[in-house]
Amino acid sequence: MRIENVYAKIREQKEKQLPFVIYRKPDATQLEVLLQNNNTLYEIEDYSSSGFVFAPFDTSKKAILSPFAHSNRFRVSIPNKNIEKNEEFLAEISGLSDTTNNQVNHIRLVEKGIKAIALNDLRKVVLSRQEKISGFTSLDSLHMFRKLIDNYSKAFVYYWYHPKVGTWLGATPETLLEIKDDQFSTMALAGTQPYKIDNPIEWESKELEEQEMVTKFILDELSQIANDIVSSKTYTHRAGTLLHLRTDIKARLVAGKSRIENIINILHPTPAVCGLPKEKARSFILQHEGYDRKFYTGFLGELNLETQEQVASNLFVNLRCMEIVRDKAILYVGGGITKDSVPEKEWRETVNKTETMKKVLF
Ligand SMILES: C=C(O[C@@H]1C=C(C(=O)O)C=C[C@H]1O)C(=O)O
Repeated sequence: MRIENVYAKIREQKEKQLPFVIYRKPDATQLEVLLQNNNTLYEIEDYSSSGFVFAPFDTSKKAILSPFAHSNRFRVSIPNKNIEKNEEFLAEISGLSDTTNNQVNHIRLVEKGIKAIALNDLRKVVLSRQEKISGFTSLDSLHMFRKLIDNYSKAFVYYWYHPKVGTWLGATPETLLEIKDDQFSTMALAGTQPYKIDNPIEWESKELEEQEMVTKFILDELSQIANDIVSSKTYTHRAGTLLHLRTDIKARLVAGKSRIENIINILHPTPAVCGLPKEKARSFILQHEGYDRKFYTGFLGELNLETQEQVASNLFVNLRCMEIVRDKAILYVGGGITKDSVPEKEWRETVNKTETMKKVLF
């Protein structure tokens, strides 16, 4: 099937208000398509189900599943030039966001976080905000998805729709987990700086410490449920116009002990998107952020995909994402706060993170 026919099918599915997800894995050259053949909202009861999962940040809320058994699933190669230069551009540009208000509120929130870290045994808390951009005369999610594919080859890029939930798009640099039979891998990704060509990369101790906290947390927690745990050296990972610190972690799962449900409970939410200690950070976020993260910093991807050779799961953390509500784009961004955070710099970091999505919006 030609890619243009696939895109036509997606438009048809949306017109019929039927759920779907299209995605491209990091470095892959194929587009994966899942068209659900009814409009039921399936919620996950336990993680033994098989389908595409879309889970919120708040673990007290249910994750959504598009079951493979109720979907038409196929793959198509993405041509090198996914969007023709002369193709009509469908998003009319006049979007505006309320930056001043956002800045004051976010800086205030970060100051609260720094204070809580100084006064309690909270060590790290990831604080985030929404940025609403309205005033578009039209927004074409499929066109934006195609631009995401062209711009972010190393990200997990997706476009997810459910008529009873909404429309989300993203290009995330972070893997939550990859499981192939008993082989497990994940990453500790944290610390951020802008990418500048020709600038030598140097990391400050705030970022190094913040990322190490994430690595240590994952290694400690994994040691209780998996064997043969190995981690890579920490290195710089480029995500569009940003750089992060990354450590890759691999392990062997043990029958009985390492059910995927246990692993998800351990890993989600990681200190890369929540904080440490986990429960304290989570309640600080729910109490002080002042908005609902919904699916931002949740996770998404293939759950228990059975092929002839193996059973595999590929889940990603939902970062660098946005929700489309009619003619409005709602961007979600955040960053890790520690005792060494400088509120102005943390604000700037979230502004830089919005660029990933703004690049395809404007
Ligand atoms: C929370 C976000 O990103 C996370 C936080 C990072 C940080 O604090 O430096 C870096 C990468 C992600 O783990 C986001 O992109 O919104």
